[in-house]
Amino acid sequence: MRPVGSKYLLEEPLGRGATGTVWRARVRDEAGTTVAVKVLKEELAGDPDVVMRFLRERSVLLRLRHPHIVRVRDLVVEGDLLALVMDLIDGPDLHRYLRENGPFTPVAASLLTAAVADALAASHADGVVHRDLKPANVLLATLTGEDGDERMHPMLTDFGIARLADSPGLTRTHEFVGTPAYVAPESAQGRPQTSAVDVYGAGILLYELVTGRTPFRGDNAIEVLQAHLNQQPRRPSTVPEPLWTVIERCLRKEPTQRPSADSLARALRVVAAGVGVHASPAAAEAALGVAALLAPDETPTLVPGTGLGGAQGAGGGDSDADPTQVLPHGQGGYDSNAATSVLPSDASSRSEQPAADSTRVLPPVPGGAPQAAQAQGGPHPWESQLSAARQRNDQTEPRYLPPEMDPLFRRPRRQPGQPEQGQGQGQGQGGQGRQGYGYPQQSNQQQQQQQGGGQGYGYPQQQSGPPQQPRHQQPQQQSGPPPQAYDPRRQQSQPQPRRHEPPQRPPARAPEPPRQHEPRRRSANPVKIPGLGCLKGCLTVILVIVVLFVVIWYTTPLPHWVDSTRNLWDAASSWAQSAWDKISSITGDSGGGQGNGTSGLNSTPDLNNLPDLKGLTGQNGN
Ligand SMILES: Nc1ncnc2c1ncn2[C@@H]1O[C@H](COP(=O)(O)OP(=O)(O)OP(=O)(O)O)[C@@H](O)[C@H]1O
Repeated sequence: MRPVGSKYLLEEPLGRGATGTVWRARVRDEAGTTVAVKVLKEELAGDPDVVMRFLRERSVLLRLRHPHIVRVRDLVVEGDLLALVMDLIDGPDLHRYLRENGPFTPVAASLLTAAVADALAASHADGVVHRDLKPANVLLATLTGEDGDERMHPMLTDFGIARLADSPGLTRTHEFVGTPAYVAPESAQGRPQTSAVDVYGAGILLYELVTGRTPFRGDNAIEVLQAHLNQQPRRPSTVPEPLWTVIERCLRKEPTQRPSADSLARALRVVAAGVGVHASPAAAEAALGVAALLAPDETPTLVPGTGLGGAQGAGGGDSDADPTQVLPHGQGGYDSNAATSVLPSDASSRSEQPAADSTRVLPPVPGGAPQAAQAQGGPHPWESQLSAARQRNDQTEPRYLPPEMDPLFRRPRRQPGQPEQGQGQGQGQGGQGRQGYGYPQQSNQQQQQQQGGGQGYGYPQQQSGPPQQPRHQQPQQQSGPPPQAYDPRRQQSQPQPRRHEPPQRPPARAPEPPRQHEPRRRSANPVKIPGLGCLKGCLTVILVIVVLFVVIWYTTPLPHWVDSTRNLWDAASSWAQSAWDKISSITGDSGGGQGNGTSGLNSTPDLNNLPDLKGLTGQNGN
């Protein structure tokens, strides 16, 4: 386990994205609360602009509270380490969920996107634009309803990260901030950005939820961005007309023609109520008139630093900038759904990244629990996904951390042209919805049946099927009231997503053999307490000197030398004394011969020699 700040201990990596690695961590308090900590990449943490923005946005990020937003609890700035501490969501991200389970029904997709739009509306009202909306940034938490049923609860995460990553210091190097498949035309062109970029992202996400793919694709980033700029999206035959009306409006090239997040959420609930096979004629009629609900945003929130009037955009270019100026350099083998690009791309780093999966950090969960065949009447697919989460949790233990995975390990700065470390892989576990967002796409007939319920997006029943295949499922008949507009008070009274308390233990699984771990390697000063290095150094030097002295004293004849030196000194001083006495006596004699008997070097008369002096004086007097 690794400390982050004085309050957190990193336990195990949960996933790795372009901006950093997310860890399961523990708060060092009595309760030992579990949290998620996103440790930002060294390249970001080492950028003064990012650090400044990190500190400046601290209060905004901490303030953002909404039932569909993953709460940021703390921001840690320690030395050159930046980390966001968030609530831990024990569930998969939507990207992974979609990949493993296939598309959603139109009703489920509408309601799920409506919840995301609620979160966007709240953040826009608070002046925060997400800028990187995509399925990988929607986590699916678990809520248990009053009836005991578990339901998916989408939660939007990574608020502010795109803005943090959008540093002039980084974008100078022709980097691209955003995820090509979800990026709005104005962002791609480096034009001013507003909250409408999030609505565009929500449109792409909605399209992907119902079809399983994004509307604008290409072989490389440039092609994808050009498609955003030039292509008109086409309505797939499986998308009901009212839903298409919403999608098409969200994907308008002109930002001012897109609806506000707030009206998008309302419109989607009307669509969800009206496109199911059990929809009342009135609800179906209302859905057909949904265009009237899609009111544009009168006061869009401006993304700071992309001011209207030709200010710099995400890529740091001006409004006329060629979109290629903000594109990665990587060519070929490109995945438009890949993780947010914030670092210069190069062929080697791209090639090390697994294609088409921004969430791959760890190998797939052993056993492929989420997609394992689920016989009718067997465990709910969600249980399997939760058991995968548990399995991952069980494997959590302190262990040797290779330097490349250690956020506290200081790597030498990357030199220009030197390839970056390869990206890891991500993982997540299953999740469920607020009112039970639908599961994978059914056959058309089944889908139509499922759409019929007023709530029509409940859990489908389990189906068996091969892993990785979209599973077909029987529709769940719903007879409840139509979906209601989001009511924050109602939401707040709902139980919070449960964490780490899956409903049941999974069926017994084979115990894993104990693993051998390499001994843990510690750095001299892992916590990096300022000044500790210097103090330690001084103490070490003193200790070494003392030990050396003791050794020399007892193993060499030094003590004798010191004794004899002392004797030598005594002898020398007594010799000097006697010499001095002799000199004194000699100079005393000659001084008396000069007449007054008190002159010479020593003015004290020698009383012992007084008779001689008298005699001498008498002779001289004669
Ligand atoms: N709060 C959280 N609780 C639990 N797991 C999380 C949390 N935040 C992220 N994760 C997991 O960590 C993975 C990586 O998250 P991260 O935000 O870095 O990925 P990303 O969105 O693909 O990256 P980026 O936005 O940088 O492209 C996610 O896919 C998710 O599985």
